[in-house]
Amino acid sequence: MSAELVVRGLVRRFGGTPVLDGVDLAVPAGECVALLGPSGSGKSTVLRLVAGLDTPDAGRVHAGGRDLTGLPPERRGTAMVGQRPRLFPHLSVLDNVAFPLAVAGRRRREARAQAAGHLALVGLADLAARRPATLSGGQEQRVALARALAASPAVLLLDEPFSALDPGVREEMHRLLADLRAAVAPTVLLVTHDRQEATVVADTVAVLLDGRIAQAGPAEELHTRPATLAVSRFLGGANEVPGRVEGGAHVSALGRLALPVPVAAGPGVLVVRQEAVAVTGPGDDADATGTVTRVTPRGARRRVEVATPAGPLSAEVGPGLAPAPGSAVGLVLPVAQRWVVPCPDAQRAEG
Ligand SMILES: Nc1ncnc2c1ncn2[C@@H]1O[C@H](COP(=O)(O)OP(=O)(O)OP(=O)(O)O)[C@@H](O)[C@H]1O
Repeated sequence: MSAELVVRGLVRRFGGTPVLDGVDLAVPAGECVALLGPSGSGKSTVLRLVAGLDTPDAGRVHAGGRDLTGLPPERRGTAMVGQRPRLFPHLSVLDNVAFPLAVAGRRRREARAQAAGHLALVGLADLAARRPATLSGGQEQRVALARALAASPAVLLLDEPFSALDPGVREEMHRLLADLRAAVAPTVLLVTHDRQEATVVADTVAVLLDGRIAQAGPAEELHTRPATLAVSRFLGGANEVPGRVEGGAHVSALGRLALPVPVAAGPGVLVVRQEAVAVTGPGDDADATGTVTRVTPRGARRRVEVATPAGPLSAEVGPGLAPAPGSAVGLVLPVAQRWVVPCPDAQRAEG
């Protein structure tokens, strides 16, 4: 039932201002892409345009090779689950899930039998006779997911479906989504502003910034090899060392740091994820030395901020490993984790 979703050159203006300014996006059949972006970046607008709930000013939407642009929502083969489950309160859980099947013309008995199968998929077979008002928030979202899947959509659109749930329930829903993907392999476009969720749930993360997809790829690649400083910053990257690339090394106030891959010569900002930086004594094998200015908790870990000749740099260390503020320390920037963001970003950063 799943189909490849392809979005090309999507433009949407509100009051003359472009919110989407040429969005290109592809979700291969059976895969999950998380659309990640700051609040107001237009993530929900992309989903509404794919679902046919809004009309683009330019651009096209295809699913399974079929041009959906201009088709009404009910003829697109998409199903959407939003932040709120929007179940029918007067119908049982089973009849809520059977609803799209009944609308598609299935006989009542057949629709209910199929709906029971979908309820089992989301682990709620026992609650078929209940009314939505008696369910927890997590259970309601499970029913909403079952109802969306019952429609056999070519593309499943998820608009922050777990953002209203407690963290523990949200993690359960992430596991459920993984199970559903293994069982029925729908094509999923998931909108989220939660970096962790995007990383855990999706095959590919697409970052929407300034009306365009700034970068799309596996989450680890985006974190460690950002295409621009904007992507690096949006994904929480804390370390930026302005300088130049010369003869296979990055040259800055830290000196010459060898690079793991060839990079074209010219101005460039060295980025290294704080999670990859190690804190040592201020000895010879440190890539940077400085003074600890601040230590802040990050869950069980600690963020250590260090003033260096190249500006502030951060490391994240495990419990009990953080030095005290005021200590002189060394920082190791592992060679394999060094990445240079090229021009024009670098020129802007230097200027
Ligand atoms: N129908 C509309 N009329 C006018 N402006 C709109 C309309 N729909 C969305 N916008 C504006 O477009 C921008 C993007 O909205 P959208 O809801 O797509 O963003 P988002 O990335 O999903 O945000 P959030 O993460 O906060 O939900 C916002 O500035 C919003 O106010």
